[in-house]
Amino acid sequence: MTKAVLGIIGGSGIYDLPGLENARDEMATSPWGAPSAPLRHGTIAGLPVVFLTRHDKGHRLSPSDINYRANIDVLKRAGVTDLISLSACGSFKEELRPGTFVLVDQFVDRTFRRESSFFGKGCVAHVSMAHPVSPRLPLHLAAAAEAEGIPFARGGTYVCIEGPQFSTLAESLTYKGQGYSVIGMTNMPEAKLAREAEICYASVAMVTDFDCWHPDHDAVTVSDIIRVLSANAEKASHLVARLARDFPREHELCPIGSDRALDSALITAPEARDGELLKKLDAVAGRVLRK
Ligand SMILES: CSC[C@H]1O[C@H](OP(=O)(O)O)[C@H](O)[C@@H]1O
Ligand SMILES: Nc1ncnc2[nH]cnc12
Repeated sequence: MTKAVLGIIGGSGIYDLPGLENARDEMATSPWGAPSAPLRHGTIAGLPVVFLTRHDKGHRLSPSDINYRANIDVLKRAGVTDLISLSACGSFKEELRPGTFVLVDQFVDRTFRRESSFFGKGCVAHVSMAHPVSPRLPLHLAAAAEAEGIPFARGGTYVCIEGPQFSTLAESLTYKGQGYSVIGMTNMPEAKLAREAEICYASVAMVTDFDCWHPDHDAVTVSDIIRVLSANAEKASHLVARLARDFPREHELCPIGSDRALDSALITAPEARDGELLKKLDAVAGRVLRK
């Protein structure tokens, strides 16, 4: 049995986690570089919770400048078993209005200038991303949203663009035409790296705008988004409090094996492995490398 440790990554507008008890900050270090911010450790109703603000206080980091590998690595070192992303997003569907929390279950990765794997030369691994979200987490999130009276939608596809610019009208119409639900700039490669680190991952995509495809809404601006963000952040803190209160204290084995993703992913022969890379992989892949 493994004790559950809930990780929360706060996105735009979420720079702290109100309700975290016995909170203390730790400037965690990683062989992958500097994480976005200190980790904030605490408890909610007795459950250990670790919070990381993705863009740092003051929104210092743009989506392309976030060190996603360091963030996931320090959360793994902190013992996080289950990780929830709280993210602002634009919507491609009339019914997913600003204020709606979309419990996305698929991602499309359109980023192109980010490190997207812990593995590489000297230790190659291929994990499955067919089902990027660990299915138990959205069930817990849905129950918490229902209990808190937060409007939410089950399932949806989040397309992750490089940014920092918002999309052109042609891009926005293309994504909408593809049937995607929401758009953001941060959930990839975060979800891929969480999978490589065997951390169960889910994302709450909190709608702030209709991007630029909607005939009745102007092209999105940061000031429009900020107006919706603070209400979303307030609801997100209630969601997390309820989620943590009702969260299982023992980590539930993931039915699709997200927490054992490396069992059949490593392909580099032991004699061909690079010692320096193996050292950096001590937290992420220690479970399988120490075998
Ligand atoms: C301030 S709007 C654009 C910004 O917000 C989202 O970030 P996050 O996912 O961290 O909430 C989006 O991905 C962009 O980075
Ligand atoms: N329309 C949008 N496009 C990309 N990222 C976003 N974050 C919030 N709204 C967004």
